[in-house]
Amino acid sequence: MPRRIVVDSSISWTVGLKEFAHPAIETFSIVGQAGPTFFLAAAMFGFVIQLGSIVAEKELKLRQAMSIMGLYNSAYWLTWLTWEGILTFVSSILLVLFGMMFQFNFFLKNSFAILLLLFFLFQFNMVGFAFLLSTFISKSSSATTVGFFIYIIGFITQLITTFGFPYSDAYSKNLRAIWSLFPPNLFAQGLNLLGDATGTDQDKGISWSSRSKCPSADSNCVIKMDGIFQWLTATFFLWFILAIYFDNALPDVNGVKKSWFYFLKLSYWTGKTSDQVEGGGCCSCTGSVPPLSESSPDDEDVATEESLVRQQVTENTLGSNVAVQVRGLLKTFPGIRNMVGCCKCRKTAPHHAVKGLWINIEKDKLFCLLGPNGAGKTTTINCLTGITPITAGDALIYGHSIKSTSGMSNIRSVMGVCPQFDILWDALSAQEHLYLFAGIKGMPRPAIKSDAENLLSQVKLSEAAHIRAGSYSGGMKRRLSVAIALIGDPKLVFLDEPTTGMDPVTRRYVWDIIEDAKKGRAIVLTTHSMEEADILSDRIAIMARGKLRCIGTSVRLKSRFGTGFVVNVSVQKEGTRNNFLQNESDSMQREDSGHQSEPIKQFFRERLNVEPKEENKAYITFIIPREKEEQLTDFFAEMQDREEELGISDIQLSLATLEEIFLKIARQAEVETAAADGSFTILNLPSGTLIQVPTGARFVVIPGTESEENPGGLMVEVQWDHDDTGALCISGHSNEIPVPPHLVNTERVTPISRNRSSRSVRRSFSSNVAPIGLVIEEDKISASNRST
Ligand SMILES: Nc1ncnc2c1ncn2[C@@H]1O[C@H](COP(=O)(O)OP(=O)(O)OP(=O)(O)O)[C@@H](O)[C@H]1O
Repeated sequence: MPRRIVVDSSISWTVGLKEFAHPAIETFSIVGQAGPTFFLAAAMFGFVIQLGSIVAEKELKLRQAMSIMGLYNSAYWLTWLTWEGILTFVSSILLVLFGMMFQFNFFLKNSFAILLLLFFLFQFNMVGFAFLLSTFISKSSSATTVGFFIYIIGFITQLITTFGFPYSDAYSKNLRAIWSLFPPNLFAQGLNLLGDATGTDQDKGISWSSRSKCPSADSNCVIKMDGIFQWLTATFFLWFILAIYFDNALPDVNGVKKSWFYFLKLSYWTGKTSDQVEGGGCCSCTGSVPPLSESSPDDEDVATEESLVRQQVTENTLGSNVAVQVRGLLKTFPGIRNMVGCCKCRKTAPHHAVKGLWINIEKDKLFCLLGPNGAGKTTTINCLTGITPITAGDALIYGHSIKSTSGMSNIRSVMGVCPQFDILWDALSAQEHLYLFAGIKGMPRPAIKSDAENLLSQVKLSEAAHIRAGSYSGGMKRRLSVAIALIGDPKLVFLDEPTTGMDPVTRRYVWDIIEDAKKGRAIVLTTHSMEEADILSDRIAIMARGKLRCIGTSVRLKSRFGTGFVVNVSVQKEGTRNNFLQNESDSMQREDSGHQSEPIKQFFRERLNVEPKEENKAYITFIIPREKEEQLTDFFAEMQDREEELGISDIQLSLATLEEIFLKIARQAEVETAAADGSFTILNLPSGTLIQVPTGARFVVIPGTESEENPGGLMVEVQWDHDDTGALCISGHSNEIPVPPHLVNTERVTPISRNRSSRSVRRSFSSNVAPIGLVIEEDKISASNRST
């Protein structure tokens, strides 16, 4: 029997023209017959959009943000399914009603239930297919390309299907089974059967009871309508189960995945331990991780903290005021074998990002984690928030272990996170974001509105509450992220560089919010602003190269690690001092300024042996070393008594800045690492001389500059800074100055490291580049020898 083609629009249009002579009816016919084709196009288009949306949610880490705030994976997939199910159902009903409204045989003669079920199951099958594909794609741009490719393939294969391939006895069962795995093919075959059943005036269409029969007595169909329904249902479940499996087994946006057989492990079902591991690159294998040897901390406060936590672990006790107990947290990113070219794998070295942290973080306090780029702060936060699996150790958050899946879900219900980069939906307003996350946290409806309004006014977003977040400035987005972290009254809040990109005024607003937020909760803050850390923190820990370098209050760190006390002395104006020369010109004062401050400098020199660090006509700054602390009481008493005589109008005493301490500790860590690695940096002197400086070394002797006049040769003080990757780089250097006479015969450090043999140093010396500068240890150089 000749097959009536209802799927391909161009052919069905021709058929329609033959059947209906009246022009108006012709138009209806065209629309009616082509309806299923348009439906297929619309369904495929919906598939492309849906695939793009799921992948975009993954790519932009929106899904991760929701799961950190407590969204279960099952709830995530079920939400998508419910939403897509409703859309699919409504569009299927509308299409069938539309066809019936225009009185087309295809829609009138075939059963309403059969038509609805076919359209619905096909679309729903495509939803499952999109879920499955989304697990393999990580970029939304790739998702769109893949989606359109499948769209085109779908059109071609459904066209082939309308010509009878492979649903006839001429083809094997296996071929039919494979062909039926692609949803548009089954849909096209369903349309064929329905079209066949309404081809002539005598045909009665397919009723619900005749769904398991061939459309007409003479047709020899190998698949019937109920077979198509069964296939579409079964393959939907297949796609959906595979989607959930690959969603767990393939690396997520952070490279984290479960093992391939995770579902066979009891722990997966009981939630006792988390089965997450770091995923591989494009080659399936990851490199092995060399064990990290335990080393005791160099700093006494870090050692005390560590032994306190260890003791609590041994005694299995947790202080009542402890919100987070980090127990030897270790994170190593394994080396990854990446594909080079078409078929070669190259392995990157494993990286120990966090090397055993032992810390207690207290309730009602703000704990600040500082460190240069790459120190391991974000990795620590990612481990504590469950984004990244830990390599060893553990952490208890309000008594729940981060290692267990069930523990993590308890933790998520009491945790708020402001990630380093804003994770927001461009299309949602600030209010909608807060409503969404409050809903995920399970807040009762009446409380959501008032809590959201309150937070929006605190972060000064009330006026922009209904504007789409996509049009916000960077600072507004950051404030919204802070508000999201605080919604639902979490007992633990992680703020990863929350004020980045904010202007000074807004930053102060946010500081006030953070300060108020301390009550009743623990806050963990990371920041690059030392001012922020100083103002907000109750306790500060500085990390570098994955290790804790110091811990304590701001004052404790300043007094332990600061170079000393900073004294700012304001110099009296000449006129004020002598009660005359009121109208003396500024220029005369300027000429005289050196003379005016001389008695003050003399006083500091005689009593404490310190020289000014900075000086101008209004004030002089001195740094008094910590070892002179005992003399300070008498010194300041005498200075106050002699204020008038010395010409002092004001004295300000402060400890060293946190920034100074931060730089010192970060530099020490870099120097340690550089010494261990034996790394050198080239210093280009103004004379054109190049020397190799051991990375991080401060005082370096220039080789070959010894002379009769300067028997010790010349030296430079090198200034170091951190580049964008956190590595040390030379930011400047002093003039070349003679090596102080008392150091001429002292020992200088030869920069040969554990990892670098003297032979290799000699080779680098002799072969091409510059000679290596010997290092003079810092404590051998007095303040007067320093250039800064
Ligand atoms: N997924 C990863 N794979 C391999 N190495 C990683 C990965 N994530 C981070 N690292 C490395 O771990 C180290 C610590 O990174 P982390 O992001 O924790 O530093 P940070 O202190 O937060 O720095 P920043 O201030 O720049 O945010 C870095 O050397 C980084 O390159």
